[in-house]
Amino acid sequence: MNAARHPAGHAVTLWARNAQQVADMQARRENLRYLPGVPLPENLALAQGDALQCARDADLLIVATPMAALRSFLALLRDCPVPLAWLCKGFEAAAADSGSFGLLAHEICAQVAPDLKAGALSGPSFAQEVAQGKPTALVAASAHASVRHTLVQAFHGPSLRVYANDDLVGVEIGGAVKNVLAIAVGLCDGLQLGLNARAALITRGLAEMTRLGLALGARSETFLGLAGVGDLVLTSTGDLSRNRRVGLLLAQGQSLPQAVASLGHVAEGVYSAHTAVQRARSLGVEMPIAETVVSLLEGRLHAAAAVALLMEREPRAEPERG
Ligand SMILES: NC(=O)c1ccc[n+]([C@@H]2O[C@H](COP(=O)([O-])OP(=O)(O)OC[C@H]3O[C@@H](n4cnc5c(N)ncnc54)[C@H](O)[C@@H]3O)[C@@H](O)[C@H]2O)c1
Ligand SMILES: O=P(O)(O)OC[C@H](O)CO
Repeated sequence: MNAARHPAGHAVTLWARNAQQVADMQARRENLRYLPGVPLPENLALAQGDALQCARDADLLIVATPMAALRSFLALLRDCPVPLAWLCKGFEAAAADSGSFGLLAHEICAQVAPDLKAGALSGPSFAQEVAQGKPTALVAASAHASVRHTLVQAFHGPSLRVYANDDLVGVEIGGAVKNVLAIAVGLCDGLQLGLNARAALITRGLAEMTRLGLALGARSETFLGLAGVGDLVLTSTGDLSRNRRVGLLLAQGQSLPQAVASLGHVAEGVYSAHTAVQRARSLGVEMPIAETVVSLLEGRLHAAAAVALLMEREPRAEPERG
């Protein structure tokens, strides 16, 4: 769990799994590995060891791990009686050859912690900027009004605006799919294909994201909000994005393992692209940009060929009609 400066002045404890990292943060009052250059607030408590014991003392739990760790944390925290929100944006990677789909966060929660009052805190938000107190707008998404209310009360402040949304599916699809699309836009920019191409990818990417979301029961308005177009624009165009940087590095000729290794942080789009496409296919939803990203990531397509593939598609009408 991660946190830094808090506008509303709550008592915050940051629990981390790695004892050495906690000791380093305690000694330096800085998270050198994950958030360098941001002094930790004096009143931020640091904890390690028994996560469940730590969680028992809290009024609100925030899970700030990659998707890969969410299932185990939700299982651990399943009986906690307080609201919980995850920051993860993506699909859980499905076990190879399992024949099953990777899940969104709320679907994992329904499996392993159905009684938790939970939701997502999402929207366009580079951690570095949030930690520096730069103005940011987020979305608090949950099916539970009490969770939305608690998140808004806890985080809304001078530098953070928090909008409530009960369309958790839409918010999670926005967060997961924008990471895949940002890889495509990073590639496009890395190949210097121009601003027209970038705008086209973002716009057509938004159409893909919306189609998948609607097929899964989301509302179209969500994709015109912060968790949809807002986060897509930020992640596709901001060089702080790890997903965009994967695309930029692939365009420079790096292999995927090289690109991923050089980030030092997780780029969820790399792990979510395959599932996004699998789920779209199963629903009869077309996602040509995401399909192209999967082919690239799997090494079945070279960057230049990927662009040609997208340009050679059959002409379409815009807007599309059902
Ligand atoms: N970094 C951002 O700007 C940002 C903003 C909004 C949302 N997110 C989302 O939040 C999630 C986490 O992103 P991040 O950038 O903080 O990732 P990260 O790679 O920086 O890791 C975050 C923390 O999770 C811990 N962690 C990693 N794997 C773990 C595991 N298996 N068990 C326990 N702890 C583990 C790491 O040690 C670290 O402390 C992602 O899904 C990301 O899409 C990130
Ligand atoms: O660095 P990225 O690409 O994981 O993006 C971080 C946040 O999700 C942006 O909102």
